[in-house]
Amino acid sequence: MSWEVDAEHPYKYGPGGLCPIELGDRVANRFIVLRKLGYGGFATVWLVCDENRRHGRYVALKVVSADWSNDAKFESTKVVDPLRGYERDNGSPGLFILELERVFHTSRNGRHLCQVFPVLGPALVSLNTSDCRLYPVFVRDFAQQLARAVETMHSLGVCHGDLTPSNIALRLAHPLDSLTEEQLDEIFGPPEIQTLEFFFPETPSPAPDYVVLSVDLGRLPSNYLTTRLCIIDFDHAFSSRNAPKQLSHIPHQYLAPENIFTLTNGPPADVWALGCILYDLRYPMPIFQDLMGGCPLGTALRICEMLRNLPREWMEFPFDDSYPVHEPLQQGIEYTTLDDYRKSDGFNLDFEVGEIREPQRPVSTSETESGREWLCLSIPIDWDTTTRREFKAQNLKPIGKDDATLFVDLLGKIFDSNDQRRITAGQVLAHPWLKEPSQNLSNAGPAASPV
Ligand SMILES: Nc1ncnc2c1ncn2[C@@H]1O[C@H](COP(=O)(O)OP(=O)(O)OP(=O)(O)O)[C@@H](O)[C@H]1O
Repeated sequence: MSWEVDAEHPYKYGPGGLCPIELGDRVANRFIVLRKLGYGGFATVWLVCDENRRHGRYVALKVVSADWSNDAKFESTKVVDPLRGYERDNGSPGLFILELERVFHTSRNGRHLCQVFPVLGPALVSLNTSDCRLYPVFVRDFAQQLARAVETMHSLGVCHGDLTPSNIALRLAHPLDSLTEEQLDEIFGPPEIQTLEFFFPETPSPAPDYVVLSVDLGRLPSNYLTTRLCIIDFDHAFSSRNAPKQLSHIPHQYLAPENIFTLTNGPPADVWALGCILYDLRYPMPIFQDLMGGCPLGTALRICEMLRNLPREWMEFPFDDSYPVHEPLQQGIEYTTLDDYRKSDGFNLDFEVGEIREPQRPVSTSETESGREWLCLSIPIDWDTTTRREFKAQNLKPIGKDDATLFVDLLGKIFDSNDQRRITAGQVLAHPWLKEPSQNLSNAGPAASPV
């Protein structure tokens, strides 16, 4: 059965899978579930009211799939100790959001790790989409903050391993604790749900009766939001000295080529993902989004079409079922290679960057506007499905020539297929495109001043 709802796939519920949670439930005898904040491949994240008020009235509770809750990765938080130390020694700048506490909750699907986090603002993924475009006034500042955060993380010997726009969020100017639940309802509107009766006719079902759609944190009044970014979700982080040799967990569009072809992980792969995110901040579709429905082969093909000159052994590397084969080849299986698929359809970085169109920020801002109005322009989109990457949108200005030239230069240095030659996060930070004086954010809106 197809699933087009922006929520976790129902089949993630089952023995060992996600924890069935409904609005109003009490989790771990303590947390009352108010709203959904998000979901990922391994967890659902909820806005909950903590009856113990240990970290304030409202916190974010990440409830992990039962099978993953026993995984050694989740059991150890040692890898991120250097980040915890950095936060502690620098007056909690809030660059890296680490769990405040962990508890366990048992459901009919198993025993779930529940991680407590402070509530944050919207994730970057929701700010630059096909129908809402981030004002460029924020883009370079976000890019600088991100490059600095990644440089700091790498200097502390930690690799994130899953850097995507879903794992970068805006921080809140102040906690939501002074808001009543009724006020939260007014801000977010009625909860949106999707019933699951067709998926789970059996009783008792391993799933809740319905899945909940995530609230749009951009609906918070703009004075709750800051333009300060933080990195979240260190579940796949590892020490640079002990990088795992395996296909990364990162969504396929963000896979670095050396990971696909040699299973190499490390700081350069984070920098590759950083480059993808910088492009995501300016265009509503990932630069290496493939047309094969999201698979390593599709990403490799896009990389190959865009960058050319991949090493010959990569062009001949065997894929089975769209995944790279790193084990000995077996007889009787027909493997495919990039050489089999490759067609020269003229994509390159110049072309892709030339497609960028950005909205102009209105001069005046009202006190009552939502965070989303403050940060992004909503645009009516008329998709031209024949050319896939072409948008017909009003009020958007093409990227300037000098901007494009510098941006292509930066992306070219990040998207070097040779990970040893690829620039570091520190070099990204020093690149002229990021060095350009950032526009004066103090004029950008009510919440932009440091808190
Ligand atoms: N503290 C928070 N405050 C507000 N929203 C949050 C918070 N933590 C997570 N979210 C939202 O929930 C989403 C999923 O969270 P997270 O990335 O931690 O889950 P995951 O299952 O580990 O995902 P992944 O598939 O990346 O491993 C985030 O993209 C974000 O939108």
